[in-house]
Amino acid sequence: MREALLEVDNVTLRFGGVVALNQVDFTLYKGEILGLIGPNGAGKTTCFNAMTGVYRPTEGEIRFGGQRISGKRRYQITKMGIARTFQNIRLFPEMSALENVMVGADAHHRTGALSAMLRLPRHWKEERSGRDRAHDLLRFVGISRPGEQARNLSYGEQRRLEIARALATNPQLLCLDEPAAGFNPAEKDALNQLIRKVRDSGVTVLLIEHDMRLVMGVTDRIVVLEFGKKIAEGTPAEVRENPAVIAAYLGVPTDAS
Ligand SMILES: Nc1ncnc2c1ncn2[C@@H]1O[C@H](COP(=O)(O)OP(=O)(O)OP(=O)(O)O)[C@@H](O)[C@H]1O
Repeated sequence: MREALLEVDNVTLRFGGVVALNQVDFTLYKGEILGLIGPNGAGKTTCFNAMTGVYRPTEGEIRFGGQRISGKRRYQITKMGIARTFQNIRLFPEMSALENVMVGADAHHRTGALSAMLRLPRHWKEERSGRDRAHDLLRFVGISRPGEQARNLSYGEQRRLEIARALATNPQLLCLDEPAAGFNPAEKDALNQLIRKVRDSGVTVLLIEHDMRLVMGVTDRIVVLEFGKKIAEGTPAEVRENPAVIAAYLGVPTDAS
């Protein structure tokens, strides 16, 4: 039996007159890589934002590990075990790669600002283990210069650094929003490997991506949105053959963003 990790249950989300999500239903199972695709404006990012606490659904609810998350605050959702990256890079450019990852880990530290200021032993212990873990994560994503300022890393490294930072919160679910945007074919292949590695390390992955080769090559299942509605769901092979999906993409270059 597959175990449900995240359930999007009949979610509708309206912005004034715009129905960005229209009764969307799908389940993400533990250990899978699920693709969320659809033409521009289909509602993918809105769906991500609803899952990560940026927006509250107008109707329906989202559950994570059986617990309702709709309406929870973003930091509470991070603590529950959902991490994400963004379409546009959001690093601290002046900070080192290592520090950027340690900032992500801070979301999980037990000790607060007070114990940091008082330099309590537990703070130092957490600081040291956070640093070790950040080094491990940088190695995991393939960044070999931990002390380099984020702004001096290559574009591909910056994108991988964002993934390391998201993983630093020890998520059960990692949501990636167009991680391959601007990548060349070699970088896309490396990303494919990294996404698999993330999954193999025990983290479930939700992927929004316009690059069809990557989506078809790395996901176990795909959910397709169009104009805020789910129009298809299945394995990459099923989705590729689905007439509604073909119609939705007709005339739209598959790598358009
Ligand atoms: N904050 C907002 N206020 C008003 N309308 C919004 C808002 N965010 C999104 N929308 C609208 O909701 C619809 C879905 O947008 P969304 O960004 O979720 O699509 P998407 O599938 O992620 O598109 P893309 O592939 O271009 O990123 C669009 O019509 C968009 O204009």
